[in-house]
Amino acid sequence: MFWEVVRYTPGLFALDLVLQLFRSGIPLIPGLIVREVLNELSDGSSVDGAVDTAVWLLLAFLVGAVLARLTALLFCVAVDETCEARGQGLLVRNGFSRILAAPGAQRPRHARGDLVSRLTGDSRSVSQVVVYTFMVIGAGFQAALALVVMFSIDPLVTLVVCVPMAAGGVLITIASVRIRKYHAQSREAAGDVSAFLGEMYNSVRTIQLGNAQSRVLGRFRELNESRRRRTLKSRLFTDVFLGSVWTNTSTLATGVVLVLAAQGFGSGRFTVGDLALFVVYVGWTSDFTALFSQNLALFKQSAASVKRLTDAVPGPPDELVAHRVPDVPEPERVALSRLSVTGLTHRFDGGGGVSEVDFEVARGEFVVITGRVGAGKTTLLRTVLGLLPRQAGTVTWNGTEVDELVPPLTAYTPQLPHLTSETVRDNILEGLPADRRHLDLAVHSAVLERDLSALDDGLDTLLGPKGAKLSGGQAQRVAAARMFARDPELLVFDDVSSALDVDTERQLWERLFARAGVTCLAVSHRRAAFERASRIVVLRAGRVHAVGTLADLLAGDAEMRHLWQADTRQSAMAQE
Ligand SMILES: Nc1ncnc2c1ncn2[C@@H]1O[C@H](COP(=O)(O)OP(=O)(O)OP(=O)(O)O)[C@@H](O)[C@H]1O
Repeated sequence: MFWEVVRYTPGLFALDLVLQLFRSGIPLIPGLIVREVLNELSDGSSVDGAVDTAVWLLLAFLVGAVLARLTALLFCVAVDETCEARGQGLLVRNGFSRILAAPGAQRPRHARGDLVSRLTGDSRSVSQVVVYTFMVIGAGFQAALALVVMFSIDPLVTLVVCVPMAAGGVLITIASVRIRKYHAQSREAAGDVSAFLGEMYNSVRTIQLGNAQSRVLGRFRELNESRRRRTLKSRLFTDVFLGSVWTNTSTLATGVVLVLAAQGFGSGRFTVGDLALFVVYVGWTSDFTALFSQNLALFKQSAASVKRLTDAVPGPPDELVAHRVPDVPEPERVALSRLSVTGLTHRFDGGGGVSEVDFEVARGEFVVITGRVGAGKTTLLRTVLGLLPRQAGTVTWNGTEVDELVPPLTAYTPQLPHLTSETVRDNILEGLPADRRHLDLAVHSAVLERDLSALDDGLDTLLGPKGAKLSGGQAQRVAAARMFARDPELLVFDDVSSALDVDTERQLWERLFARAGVTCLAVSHRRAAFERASRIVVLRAGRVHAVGTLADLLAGDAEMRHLWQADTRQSAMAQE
């Protein structure tokens, strides 16, 4: 993953590397100058004028080096941030496209808020460690140069400098299980908070109606407190405890080195310049040690983040860092002659669902699925469409087995359609390039024109969160217009008339069947639909109880008569 993130923007990372090396290499020069000048001063051979020139030269070099380093630092920050954002963007884009490309039956395994937290926070953790590694390479280059120079002066003392570096590595390796565990717990707690936030925003009305504001906020505080504690624990362990251990180890080593160097100075092995150079260079090696150890810890943390990402995103892990996102192929339009459902089964854990269902829909037919509450109508439609896994049975389109039914083969209006906060037009088209005539036709078929003229901006009216500006019936018809705009081979409705008055429903079916060659599969318990049906499939306890025309079923099936009379009573009550 690390290398794929680098290879995604190789030019930027190469620039980053050059800048890091440049930034790290520059400060070595003043160290060497200081050493030379001090050595010259201490051997007493220089005359006054020479000293002045040397000091001024030294100052000029120092200022130049500082300015050059500052400039390099500014560029480093800009390039680092860009690299990090590009790396994170790659993971977010791939993660999201994998979620979108997964079959409808594979719902995301995590709550939406948690998914957002994983896609943003955890992918940032991963891209951060890549960028941080480049900083460590820069610091390592600086430390290596410093070590070479110091080694040429005093090999033994230089070896002592390496001790904290090794100690840091050992320490992080020993603590790695805990680093990963605490980081995973802290990210999990952040995910819980985001997931709960998402639920809260989705359920504002329910919370208000239940007068549950204070209880919900209490739970939110609890989750936030848990996040605070877990994040603090992770930070305390990694940044504070381990950080202070390795910083103090390297500071201690610095002290030891300086004492040894000072002894060397006393015995004449070290010059004043050597001592000054050691003071400066040892600081850099200990900076590198701290960075190196921190980066090791970040690596361990990012392993936990990678796991959280791969758990949440379907498909093989390496696709998370794929450079090209494969296009989701749109199914070819194949004119429907016959849809056949054979032995279809989907059982929920609780026992509900449908079993061994057989039925057919031929081109131009209107097949209605009906049954009592909980008979399995919605489950059947969703399993036919491939939105629920098929545990047994097949669905064939003109004899060819299909896993999923989506536009342009089918379009589906669920019982509770999902609308977004965008305009009516955007909700209908959802990015589809459609001309005005096409859109007007969809609006007309969905009996929406009167509702639209009552809205302030007609098709351009913003609907608010989840289409809040619309009534249940209007929302169902906007979703139906979305379906018509796709002009599919087979229209699938789940109880679309449940929130419609009798007249609007009658108009909807009239307009629909005025169009030539319409094929429709609908869940309904309404007379208006029964009367138009080519065939009715009656479900009972998840199984096909009877199939036939309305006349046949009313004559020979008690269950159908019960459903017919139930709707007669409901319609009479609604009219009263
Ligand atoms: N996600 C689920 N998990 C577990 N059981 C479920 C789930 N969805 C539905 N069921 C159960 O499966 C059975 C069929 O439900 P389904 O929604 O398909 O019925 P329906 O005929 O469409 O009902 P309605 O007329 O109320 O829409 C019911 O017993 C229901 O409780």
